[in-house]
Amino acid sequence: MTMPNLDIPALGSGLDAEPIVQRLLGQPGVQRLPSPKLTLFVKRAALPAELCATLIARIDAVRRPSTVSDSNGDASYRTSETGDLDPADPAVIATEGIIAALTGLSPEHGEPIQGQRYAVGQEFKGHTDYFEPLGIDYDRYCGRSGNRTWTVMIYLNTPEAGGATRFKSVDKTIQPETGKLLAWNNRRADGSLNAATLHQGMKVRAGVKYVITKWFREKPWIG
Ligand SMILES: O=C(O)CCC(=O)C(=O)O
Ligand SMILES: [Fe+2]
Repeated sequence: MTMPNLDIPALGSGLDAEPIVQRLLGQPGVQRLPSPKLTLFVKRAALPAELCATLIARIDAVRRPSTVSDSNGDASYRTSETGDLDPADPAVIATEGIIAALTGLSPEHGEPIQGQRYAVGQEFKGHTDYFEPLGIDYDRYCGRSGNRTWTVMIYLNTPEAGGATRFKSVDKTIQPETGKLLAWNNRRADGSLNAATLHQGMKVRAGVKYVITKWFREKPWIG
């Protein structure tokens, strides 16, 4: 297993995006989506395959049907299964270290890593990762730690078919692949919520799909 860089920079919540962008651009193999509307980075093989396999086993041990906050009443909106990972697990600690070293996002601003498993036909329909300020549950979800800033997502396996992540507003579809990391800013340069981050986890057509997601907040995370 690749050891995380222990010299981890802490560059803040990501609300000030520039240090995060510069950190990502300085890492080998990081590619930036060429779009003025969406700040998104991709790095292939960011997690070693062995660590991905360990995380899959951890997700399988705890998974349950996913829920969606700000529910729109459509029960098929997010049909995957979710598993919260144990922050004390050495595999989770190693993953946290890799995310922190790549992005510079300060760990104390991060929610605990969440795992998702999608079987054939399961999906996560179009959504943004930030919470709508006018949403009925805004205070419940954002009252303590503020809204989300950056999303870091890593595919843990390569499904046989389907399961891409599509960003419709910028016409970009990313194919899942073991260890591939996506990081995007949910805000515009001025800090406002960026609707162009609208994305969906497309239906898996064959095989299964596993991902982990880590969301960062304006203020330190208080669960
Ligand atoms: O599974 C995917 O491709 C997207 C997952 C996602 O958008 C999320 O968990 O917020
Ligand atoms: Fe999402």
